[in-house]
Amino acid sequence: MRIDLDAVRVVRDSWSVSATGTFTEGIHLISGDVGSGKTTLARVIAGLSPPTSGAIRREDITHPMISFQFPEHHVTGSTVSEECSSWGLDPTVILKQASLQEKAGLSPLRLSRGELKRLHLACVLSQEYDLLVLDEPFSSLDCKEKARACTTISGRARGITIIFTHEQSQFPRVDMLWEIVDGSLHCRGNLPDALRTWEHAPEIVRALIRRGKEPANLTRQDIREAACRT
Ligand SMILES: Nc1ncnc2c1ncn2[C@@H]1O[C@H](COP(=O)(O)OP(=O)(O)OP(=O)(O)O)[C@@H](O)[C@H]1O
Repeated sequence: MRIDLDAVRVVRDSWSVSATGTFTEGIHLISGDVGSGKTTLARVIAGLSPPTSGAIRREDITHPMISFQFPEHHVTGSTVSEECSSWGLDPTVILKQASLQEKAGLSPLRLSRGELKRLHLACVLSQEYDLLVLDEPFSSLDCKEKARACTTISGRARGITIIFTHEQSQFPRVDMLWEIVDGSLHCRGNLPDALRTWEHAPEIVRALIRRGKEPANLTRQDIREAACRT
């Protein structure tokens, strides 16, 4: 399984984003500022939008999925329960997982944005995909739910998972770090080495590196272990 981006470029008026690189199996984190082109690239990689120029090659990707930043863009069921079924899932299991048992009969659009995101993530993360593109999976979630989503994503054993985010507080285990800087996608490499050149590194990561306590990875446990290292 792999995806090759060969001089991919999306141009809109005076704005553009360019990307060259290869994504293989594992968890890829792509950070970038607001408006840097995360959603644009996410859609191109998932095959939803064509680039203005360049080529994308997908090898052994037969079962792709994109999770949009705004969970309402996924809604097809008229009730929360039907929404789970529309993903081919057992509503009882998903509603328990998302702590939404009491809301089974409501329209999904009557859930709060955070509740709907929780429901959406419970549906999308309970399935296997060759390629899973997650656009801002942590937006609208509170700390507890972000932690839960990170644990689930960290446990993904197969396939290519690509997370686009400007999140600064919580992360899953990451295999390969990328970032969009000045209109281009840059590969910073594998962790932990990539942390040293990561321009979007959260302050806690920068502070740990300055003190010579580089975390092994980005999970809360990795950060805690590095901080407590003597
Ligand atoms: N459909 C569109 N038509 C024209 N311009 C667009 C369209 N969608 C996005 N843009 C522009 O493209 C640029 C990149 O947008 P994009 O949504 O990819 O950024 P982003 O990094 O995902 O932002 P955010 O962090 O806010 O989600 C922005 O300047 C935006 O205004």
